[in-house]
Amino acid sequence: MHSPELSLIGIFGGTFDPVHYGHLRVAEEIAEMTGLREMRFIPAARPRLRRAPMASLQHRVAMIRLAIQGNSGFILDEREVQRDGISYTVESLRELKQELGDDVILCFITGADAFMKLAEWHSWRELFKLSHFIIAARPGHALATYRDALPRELKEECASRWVSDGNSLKQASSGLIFIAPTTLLDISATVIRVRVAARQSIRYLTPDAILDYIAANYLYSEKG
Ligand SMILES: Nc1ncnc2c1ncn2[C@@H]1O[C@H](COP(=O)(O)OP(=O)(O)OP(=O)(O)O)[C@@H](O)[C@H]1O
Ligand SMILES: O=C(O)c1ccc[n+]([C@@H]2O[C@H](COP(=O)([O-])O)[C@@H](O)[C@H]2O)c1
Repeated sequence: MHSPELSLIGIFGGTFDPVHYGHLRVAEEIAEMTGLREMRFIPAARPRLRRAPMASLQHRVAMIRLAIQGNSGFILDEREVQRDGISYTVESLRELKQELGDDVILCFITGADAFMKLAEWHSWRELFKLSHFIIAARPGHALATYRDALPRELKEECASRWVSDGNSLKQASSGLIFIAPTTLLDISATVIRVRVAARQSIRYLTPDAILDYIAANYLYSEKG
């Protein structure tokens, strides 16, 4: 019997307060490097382990929609918007696995900073039963020593999971970890919020459509 070709699906979770070129470029490079069928951006409604976002959920969602417009491989997935309560990644991955079936392999994307804290996530060991992880390079985290720098418990859990190239991700249905050597972009949502509040330029840190949206809606600054 013919077995259908397995597809890799990228899941890019984040607060996106606001979305910026750091996110978009990482998504593009990882999609190319690993041959993803699509990249789903999942904004966290109520993110854990951080302060509440500054922009409302509706604004954060609207900005993602603008940022990915015109890229048919980038998709906005609003499941955490529609769910009540804290946004747990494990719940989203359970749902996606159920909905998309066994012909797809989920790959959760995190920056090198976010993955460092994985052992603090809800039901974190279960995440490896549901998805692979793809870690994007981020300034401040040397990739050559990254594995060694992980907290002990996480390092032990990850020890047998590393793969050194994106093509290996189809060898298992979940549980592998690939460090993607993406271009280092020292852009963060924090810097964008701070610059807007100080009335400094954010041009070329995020798409023009986001720039205009932030200005039109007086986000991240005192009105007027
Ligand atoms: N410049 C970047 N390079 C690589 N990964 C990034 C970059 N910016 C964000 N990420 C990753 O994208 C995911 C979502 O990030 P998030 O929306 O919190 O953006 P952020 O810029 O880190 O925000 P903040 O400054 O508010 O903490 C996280 O896994 C984060 O590590
Ligand atoms: O499920 C958890 O416990 C959990 C804890 C911290 C972060 N996450 C997810 O990690 C992604 C990046 O989070 P953040 O805070 O860096 O924007 C986003 O999808 C969050 O929902 C998930």
